[in-house]
Amino acid sequence: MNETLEILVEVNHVWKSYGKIIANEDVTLNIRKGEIVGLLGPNGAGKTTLVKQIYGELHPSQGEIKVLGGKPTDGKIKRMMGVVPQEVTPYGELSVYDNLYFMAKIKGVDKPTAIKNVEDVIEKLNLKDRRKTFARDLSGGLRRRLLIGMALVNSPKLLILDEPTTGLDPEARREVWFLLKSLRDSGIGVLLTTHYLDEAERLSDRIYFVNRKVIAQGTPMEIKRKFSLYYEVTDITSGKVYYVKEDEVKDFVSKLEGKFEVRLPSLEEIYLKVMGNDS
Ligand SMILES: Nc1ncnc2c1ncn2[C@@H]1O[C@H](COP(=O)(O)OP(=O)(O)OP(=O)(O)O)[C@@H](O)[C@H]1O
Repeated sequence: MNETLEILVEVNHVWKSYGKIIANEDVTLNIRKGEIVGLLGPNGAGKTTLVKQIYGELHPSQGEIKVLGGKPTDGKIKRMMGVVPQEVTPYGELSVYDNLYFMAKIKGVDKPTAIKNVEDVIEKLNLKDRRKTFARDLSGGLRRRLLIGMALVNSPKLLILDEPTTGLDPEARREVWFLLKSLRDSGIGVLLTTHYLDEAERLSDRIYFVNRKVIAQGTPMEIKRKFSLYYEVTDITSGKVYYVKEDEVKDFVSKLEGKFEVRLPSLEEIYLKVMGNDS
């Protein structure tokens, strides 16, 4: 089997309700090794509910979830995952090193491996200068970086992050993107939820738009192509903007004199259109 196609997570026709509230409706999705998958949707769309089922904190009401070939609630499977839930913080009264080390112990990593993994994480996440700093004294960006580090101390095959960049400044957000891409390139599968369309577009290899159910899925480009009726053609000389069907673009621009620019609508424009149609 081609390694790049190895499936880490299979969500099959999953429904999840809280009493009368249906949070997930017949959701099917997958995550492969070495890819970043973005879950996008408005507040209350069921993203957190879905990821909690994938990391074994909640059970589906119906349907099946397989993670790394087993049940996400199985301790052995959990130890192969790294999770950064929404709204968690490291232990403020512990140093960066101790937060990492104790998390490794909580995850059942043996002492020599824990010591080695913590050093690897400190190196990879560039936390060397901060190893003795109390977590409460870190900036928001570094605290988030530490949380990602804490999710990595058991060398997971799958990393799940619920809104990893919410509340961070643009520079810290970019640092997180860079880190997640390098983790992806090292072969880890990454699942993240986000509200940021630009983040999803730049970071994700594949995207699922969800609003209770899956509304659209694919690579950012596939989604754009599928839902774009028109390309935006800007005649730079005159400043005029035209909306042209895909199969007519070539003909159209051949008639323009001077410089022009052709672009698909942004993912944000598509998202608003697709989600707008759904509500
Ligand atoms: N423990 C719970 N008990 C009852 N209802 C819940 C519970 N958790 C979530 N819900 C409801 O389920 C729906 C989905 O919530 P969920 O938190 O999964 O959405 P979300 O997409 O993660 O939202 P956000 O982007 O705001 O974090 C919402 O209507 C929410 O109010």
